[in-house]
Amino acid sequence: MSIQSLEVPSREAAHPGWQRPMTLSEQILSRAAGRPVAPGDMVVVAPDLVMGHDSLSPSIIRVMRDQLGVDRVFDKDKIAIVLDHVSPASTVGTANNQNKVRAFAREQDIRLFDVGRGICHQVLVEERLARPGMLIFGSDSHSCSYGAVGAFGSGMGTTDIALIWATGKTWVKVPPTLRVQVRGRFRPGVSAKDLALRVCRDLTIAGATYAAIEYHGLDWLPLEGRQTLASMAVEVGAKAGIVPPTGVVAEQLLPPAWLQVQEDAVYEQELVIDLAELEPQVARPNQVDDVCDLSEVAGTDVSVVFLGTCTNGRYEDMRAAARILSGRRIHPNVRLMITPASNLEMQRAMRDDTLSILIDAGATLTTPGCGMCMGRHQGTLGDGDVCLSTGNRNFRGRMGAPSSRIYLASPEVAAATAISGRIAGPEEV
Ligand SMILES: CC(C)[C@H](C(=O)O)[C@@H](O)C(=O)O
Ligand code: SF4
Repeated sequence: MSIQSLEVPSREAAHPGWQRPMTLSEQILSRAAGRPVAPGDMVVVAPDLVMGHDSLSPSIIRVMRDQLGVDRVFDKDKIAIVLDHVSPASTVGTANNQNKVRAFAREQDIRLFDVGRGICHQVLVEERLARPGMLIFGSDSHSCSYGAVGAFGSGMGTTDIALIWATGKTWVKVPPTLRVQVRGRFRPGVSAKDLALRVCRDLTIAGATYAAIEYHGLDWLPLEGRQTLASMAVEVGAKAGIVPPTGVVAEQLLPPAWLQVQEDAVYEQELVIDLAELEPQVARPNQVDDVCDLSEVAGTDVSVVFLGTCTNGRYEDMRAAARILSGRRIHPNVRLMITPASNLEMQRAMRDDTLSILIDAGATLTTPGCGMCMGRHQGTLGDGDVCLSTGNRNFRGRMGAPSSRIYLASPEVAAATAISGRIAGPEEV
């Protein structure tokens, strides 16, 4: 594997004489298209990285081979495959499919992250495969997560990803950009998930359809919080959700010099959120934008609390929960399931007392990966279960039985809820 081969060329090299102020996504798409682009343009682009996971890779391979008649991928170094969605496999069918994907990756010499490594969106960031300025497509709707590092990340279905694996190219309609301007800082007990849910509440599920969101005023927010925020851009219909790779993450992410926030760039819409007024937010079943202040649903009985996912399964999320659960026990009517977003995040939580606090409190720890987020293994919900999840989707039946119900909230609210057996905020336990 060669990280160098994924190096982003300079803006000048890509576009001599490029003058017009652009939003971050316009800059990234211009580079990938090889010419300056504007919203509404239909352009052919060459992505820097293409991700496939266990759920869709078997069919991507089939389409590439059987329908497109292509035997080798365009560039093995620009592809990454992660087995994370139902991993370890829970059925013979899943196991066989994963074996086919393993064999394909070996044959094509594609890097593959196997069982237990973690969720695709977390792994690509940790491996520094996803980097600022890149254009990244993945076989997963939450590929917008790569916006956390200042990349344009977007999800695509089987056929589109197969086409990229075969040719190295795809087309995209350049989205307009919607600016989310954040002011102030979080109050105690409030975190990035509350901001992400507030964005869903204000914009609604279709409010940013086919737009790129840019989040400003967050130079102080560490990478983990940016991942939480960017991962939920798709829940308001956005094509991408980008946090400028500036401020506290700049040294960590080393953005290319050509990627700059340009003050005169044109934004289609602006949403302003004042963190000083933001309370813990909760999404009610069964829509991600049915969001209310915690006080409106406090006291609702739950049977399961799930701490995990690409939105909130990292060390900082486990740490936030451990701070509240330290020396406490979960409610006897509650199962607290914890699925770290990756094995590295799990190890961070092992190095201090985070994991032992959570397990002492009564949590069940599962293999790093997607876990029960999609209801396919490791804690599938049964009829009548009510789950408070730190995930990003609460559609009917997503985590199991159609009659189960899912509330979405922050790790802080998840920990307090696990203690009280009812939806609660950290100050109530
Ligand atoms: C299985 C996969 C295609 C799906 C997605 O696209 O997002 C999943 O990750 C999800 O979160 O619903
Ligand atoms: S953790 Fe959940 S939301 Fe994230 S990629 Fe996996 S299934 Fe999708």
